[in-house]
Amino acid sequence: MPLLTVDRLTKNFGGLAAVSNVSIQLEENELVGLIGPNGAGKTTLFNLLTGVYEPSEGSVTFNENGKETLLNKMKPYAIADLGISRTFQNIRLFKDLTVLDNVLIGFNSKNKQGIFSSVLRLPSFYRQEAELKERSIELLKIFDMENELETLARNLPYGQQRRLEIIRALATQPKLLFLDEPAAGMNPQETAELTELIRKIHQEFGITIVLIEHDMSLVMDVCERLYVLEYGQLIAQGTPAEIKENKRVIQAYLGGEI
Ligand SMILES: Nc1ncnc2c1ncn2[C@@H]1O[C@H](COP(=O)(O)OP(=O)(O)OP(=O)(O)O)[C@@H](O)[C@H]1O
Repeated sequence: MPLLTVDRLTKNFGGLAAVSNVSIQLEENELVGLIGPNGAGKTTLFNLLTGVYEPSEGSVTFNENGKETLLNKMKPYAIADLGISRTFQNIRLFKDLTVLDNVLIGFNSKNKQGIFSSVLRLPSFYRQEAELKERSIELLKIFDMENELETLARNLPYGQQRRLEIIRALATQPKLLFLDEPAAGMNPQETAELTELIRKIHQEFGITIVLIEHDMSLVMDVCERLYVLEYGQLIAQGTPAEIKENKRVIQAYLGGEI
């Protein structure tokens, strides 16, 4: 059974079907792209899969080791607890906290202390704090940010802020990671670094990644499989090579090259 099964999912906003009858499946350890023209419904689909919106129709089922969970009416924090993490189109870091603290927050969200050990500051509280700090530093090292531990997030260059957001999402130890336009606003050098970052996460962490991205060279370069939305509907799916040749997709992009 796939890790995530989306079955005939629909989201209506008044008379507009922002997502209409969409069915997709995500397997373990896949790197999948979700593309489509502006307003096609990509972010709405992410919002449906992460509990920001409740579907109007259809279902979303998460399968972990044979245990199926229907996500339809679950709140974002409960979905995150299951191991589904995301980043947003606009950067959402704790900008006045350090790089290290931003990542620690990710780890803390997954390793919640009991209220007693936290409030009473029991030895177990300090032990876990020290351990999570070490793990945060290890994670930052993997992504070459160990020299920025005490830098305030707001003082990082734009590309590094985006990188930190993804690292923080990884610190929640997801099985499924949604990245919403991670290359938005990046220069070519930053985009190249991001491409390597995504590849590295895919290779080393064994998680499923879904990427919304307008930068076609990035998508075609890293994704194994693509889904294409237009006006809320799924119009194509396939490998990057197949999608490049797909007439319906080329038409959706106004006859332009993709
Ligand atoms: N909360 C909302 N209320 C009403 N309409 C919405 C809402 N969110 C999105 N829409 C509409 O749904 C459609 C799909 O929007 P969405 O942001 O999902 O597209 P997108 O593919 O992510 O676009 P982009 O690539 O420009 O980010 C658009 O017509 C948008 O105006």
